[in-house]
Amino acid sequence: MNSLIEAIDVYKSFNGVKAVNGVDLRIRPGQFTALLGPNGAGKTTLVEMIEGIQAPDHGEIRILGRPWKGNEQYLRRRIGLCLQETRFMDKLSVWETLRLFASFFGLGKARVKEILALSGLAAKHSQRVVHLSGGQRQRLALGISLLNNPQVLLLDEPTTGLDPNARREIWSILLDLKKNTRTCLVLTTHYMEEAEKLCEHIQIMDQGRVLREGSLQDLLEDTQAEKIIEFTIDNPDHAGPELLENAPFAVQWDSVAGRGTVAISDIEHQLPVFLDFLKNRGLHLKNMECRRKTLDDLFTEMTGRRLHD
Ligand SMILES: Nc1ncnc2c1ncn2[C@@H]1O[C@H](COP(=O)(O)OP(=O)(O)OP(=O)(O)O)[C@@H](O)[C@H]1O
Repeated sequence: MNSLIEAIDVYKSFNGVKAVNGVDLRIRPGQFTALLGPNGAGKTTLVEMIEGIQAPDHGEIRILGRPWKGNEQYLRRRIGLCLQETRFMDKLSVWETLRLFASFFGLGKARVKEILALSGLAAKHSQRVVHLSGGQRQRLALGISLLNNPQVLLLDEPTTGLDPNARREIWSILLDLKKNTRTCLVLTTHYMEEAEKLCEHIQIMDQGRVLREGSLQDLLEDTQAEKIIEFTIDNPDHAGPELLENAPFAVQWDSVAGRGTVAISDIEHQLPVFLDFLKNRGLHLKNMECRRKTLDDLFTEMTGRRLHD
């Protein structure tokens, strides 16, 4: 079997809102894929159709080569889910919670111990779930989704709202999984860094469609510009729409933040031209930083909006 997950020309609308508007997705064993996009892009709706929670209006979903219809029990035993927020029974301890979920799959204490170790919760095994931190709760949810050694793992924004340390702990569990198993993963995220760290394949979504897809390298090399110059100016009130219209390169100017970015591919020759342009307009450069291009920049180029607005 080539693909563990196949979504073929899938559509889903809610009261006229086209949440998913003709999307294809194919994921091979061992492949980690990120669905990256802003709020309302359609990521959750797509993942819920893959999870079998929603049915597409049109198109086909196949998991492990089978449609959900008629294969519910077979597929539930082989996939792992971690939704945006997992509800636990607060009075149960971590150990009791894992034992409960393990019993659904007929698994015993040995697997629960493995999951405690893998999710870094061994020291917390007797703690009530209500007293766990946000990061620990999320690691417990991830541990539960891995109990049945799933062939397909689906994570909906697994690290939203977590602090950077807690986020890195989740990443470390997922990177170990990637190293040691053939589980394939689809995760939705707003965080470019998360997509970049974990996933070799990225689909950028907006308004129900896939705008671009490929490896991070493919996506960023797809456009000619290699570097992003971020700049602020001393007299930002002078930087009106003409900065965008007549600049020698594509300038994105954020008048609220008083900050601009420009993408250039040949620093040696193009940077002096840009600096001359600012000077000729009477704009005084205050600060300037050169950095590599990110998926956020690519998204802005494609849509005129930022991923995090
Ligand atoms: N059950 C529903 N009823 C009505 N509209 C819905 C429903 N689910 C999703 N939508 C709409 O479909 C669009 C896509 O939503 P979806 O939650 O899939 O986006 P998302 O990319 O996951 O966003 P977020 O990152 O905020 O979770 C949005 O306009 C949303 O309001």
